[in-house]
Amino acid sequence: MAAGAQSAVVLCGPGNNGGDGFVIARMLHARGWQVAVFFYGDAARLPADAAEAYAAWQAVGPVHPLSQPEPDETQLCALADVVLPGPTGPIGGTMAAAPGRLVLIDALFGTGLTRPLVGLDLTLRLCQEARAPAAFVAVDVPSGLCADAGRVLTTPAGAALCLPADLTVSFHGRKPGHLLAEGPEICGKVVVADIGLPDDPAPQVRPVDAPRAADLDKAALRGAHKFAHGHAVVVSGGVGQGGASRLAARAALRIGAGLVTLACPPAALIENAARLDAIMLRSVRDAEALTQMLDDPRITALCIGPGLGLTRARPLVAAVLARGVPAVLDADALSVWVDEPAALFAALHPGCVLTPHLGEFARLFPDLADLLAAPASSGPAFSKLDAARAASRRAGCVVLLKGADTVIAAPDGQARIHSASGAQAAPWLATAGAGDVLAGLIAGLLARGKPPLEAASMAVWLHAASARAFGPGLTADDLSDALPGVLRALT
Ligand SMILES: NC(=O)C1=CN([C@@H]2O[C@H](COP(=O)(O)OP(=O)(O)OC[C@H]3O[C@@H](n4cnc5c(N)ncnc54)[C@H](O)[C@@H]3O)[C@@H](O)[C@H]2O)[C@@H](O)CC1
Ligand SMILES: Nc1ncnc2c1ncn2[C@@H]1O[C@H](COP(=O)(O)OP(=O)(O)O)[C@@H](O)[C@H]1O
Repeated sequence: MAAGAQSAVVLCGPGNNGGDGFVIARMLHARGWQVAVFFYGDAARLPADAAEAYAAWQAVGPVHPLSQPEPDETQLCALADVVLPGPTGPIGGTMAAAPGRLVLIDALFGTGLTRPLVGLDLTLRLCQEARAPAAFVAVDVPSGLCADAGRVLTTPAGAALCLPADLTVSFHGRKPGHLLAEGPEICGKVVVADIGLPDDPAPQVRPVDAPRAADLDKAALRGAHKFAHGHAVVVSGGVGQGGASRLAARAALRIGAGLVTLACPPAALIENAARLDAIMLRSVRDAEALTQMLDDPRITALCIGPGLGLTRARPLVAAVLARGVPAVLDADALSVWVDEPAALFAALHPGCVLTPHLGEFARLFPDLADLLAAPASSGPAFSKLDAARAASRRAGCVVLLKGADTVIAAPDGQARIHSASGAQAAPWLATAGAGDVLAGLIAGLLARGKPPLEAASMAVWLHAASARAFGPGLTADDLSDALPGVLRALT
């Protein structure tokens, strides 16, 4: 923030988030800012650190009370005096002379939000009316938003109060709520401040990072034969249904699998042959024939589901899983188990990656989908991260739950979050077939020997980066063509 005289209104809450607000007020005041501090809480019940910060601010300036559970009219008038434009009273008058726009600092609630905001409707509405000339900065997380789930907590009547921010300054690291659900939109730009806490060398949950070029470079296996880079098999559907599996197969080859074979029913052979060159084709009549085909030790990964159709899916999925090599299960390979998800879970093994979107997820994990769909009434709210982790434990393999926010979870609790928001936004991915390409990318990386969690994380990042590289007008076919440029730009 620019040095020199400017004005800020700091809303402090009853916990340590409020404590941070008092410290911020003192620091801005020390830099010559005009600062008005409002406190929603009971000073006698502040935690120790926050009480200390409160006392230190009191030595500098007044604290304007906002009583709990609902500020009264006089208190709201005092707030209106400083946040609303126009004629000003005693507090606002002293601030009106400050140049620059008003900065409104939201230090009401952070990670300790346990229930929806009630009684603060008018307070927040007043603040929001100041929006045009004001900048909103949230401390750690905008008040009303659950820092774990990225969901606004709602009252039983369905009221959801929150103070969206232009800038959220968080501490030490991003919280899941900055990345999930409504979080990215409500937090605005997120900046993480280092507060000197030691880094956890192996955090269980973290954002998906860009893959390193060295981890994807085929030259790492110097002079290697194509089989050294793995052989992926994509199991395809019948006549007229092959587009999805061709998209997946092409992506698997582009990401560097040494060979990719599409296994399709005899009747679909001609259709696929007319559409494929670098990808090999095998005619596979049924599950028995697939089992025979897979009896080749050089096959290192499988992908089944895109365009598979439901009629012959169960025995084919069973044949894929019985082979025991790493496998991606997507689309119909998931949906076909809607009546009997336990039968699928019993057959899965740790080398598998399930890639459901929310609809497919609900077919396999209806109880978790219900929890996710229920209103978030208390904090920490049930999140997409919780859902994916619980699903992964139940399935005994990696579960990748898709969306603009994608969560990848492993049975041991490890999880990665990819948020396609802000500079990473990839809205063009909301196009038919994008998921098939993702399944193929994961299969290609599994074929190359990447472990499931890593393969899925890398694929999600590369998928979104390819969409951004191509931009508007993207169709799923374009993703594989945009991938080489993305790979070249990796460091
Ligand atoms: N390592 C850390 O944990 C650090 C935490 N810090 C700050 O501390 C915050 C967490 O502090 P706290 O745990 O005290 O939590 P908060 O300050 O977020 O709020 C907790 C208080 O609010 C009350 N409360 C919760 N929901 C309410 C609602 N809807 N209406 C009214 N009252 C409600 C709780 O009963 C409790 O008294 C972080 O977000 C961050 O701002 C920072 O000081 C940096 C270090
Ligand atoms: N708005 C969006 N922003 C970023 N990624 C998105 C968005 N919408 C969808 N995606 C991604 O696009 C893919 C769509 O997959 P899916 O729902 O299976 O569609 P399809 O079955 O048509 O391929 C997923 O990887 C998902 O995460």
